[in-house]
Amino acid sequence: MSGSPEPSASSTAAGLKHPGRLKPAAHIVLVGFMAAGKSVVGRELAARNRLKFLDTDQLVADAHGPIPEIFAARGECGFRELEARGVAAALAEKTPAVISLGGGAVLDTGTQQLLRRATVVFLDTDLETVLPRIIRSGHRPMLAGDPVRRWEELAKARRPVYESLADITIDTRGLPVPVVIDRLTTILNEGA
Ligand SMILES: Nc1ncnc2c1ncn2[C@@H]1O[C@H](COP(=O)(O)OP(=O)(O)O)[C@@H](O)[C@H]1O
Ligand SMILES: O=C(O)C1=C[C@@H](OP(=O)(O)O)[C@@H](O)[C@H](O)C1
Ligand SMILES: [Mg+2]
Repeated sequence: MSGSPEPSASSTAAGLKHPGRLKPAAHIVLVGFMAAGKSVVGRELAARNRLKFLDTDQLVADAHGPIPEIFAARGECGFRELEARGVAAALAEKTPAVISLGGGAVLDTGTQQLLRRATVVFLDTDLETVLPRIIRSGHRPMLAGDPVRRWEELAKARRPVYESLADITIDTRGLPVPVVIDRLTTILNEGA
């Protein structure tokens, strides 16, 4: 009698073969500094592989309004509470998804625990790379005042957290978005 076929590695998620040395069928979660490319890379990686895409900033904004307005009305602490709930909801998705977090989401200890079950990808970068991006965008309240100094301060404090959570790190400096995705796809498929 033939039972159900063993699921093949490639059946875990269209196109992406999750290697056993990582976490089979886990969510792929992008973390890293502001303007590193978590949102654009996540969206495109998901589209290429026909996976669901969730951006936790978008989840929070959909439920509570624009992020700058949340910061203005509730302060950073208020935003972090909403963000932690958004992250938990995204990670509770039943089917494997690509999930882009906001840069500060990993500071929440509950989120850190939940991320143990995910494949965490740290998109590394530096100030020189993100400088034009943070100068031209005015929608990040954490960079209010002196965006360059703030980015550097936050990056210094957060780097150890990203590094400690990461299963995969991609140095994105000098890489166009499609190349970042190619590199990540290769690493995810390694050994599958
Ligand atoms: N590797 C890259 N090369 C060039 N531009 C990029 C790259 N990654 C992101 N960007 C651009 O930088 C800006 C911020 O990207 P975004 O995905 O919103 O960053 P994050 O979500 O990490 O804050 C966007 O305009 C995006 O198109
Ligand atoms: O790093 C941070 O503290 C923040 C990063 C933002 O997301 P991106 O990293 O996608 O810009 C957004 O969550 C909010 O403005 C706070
Ligand atoms: Mg983003």
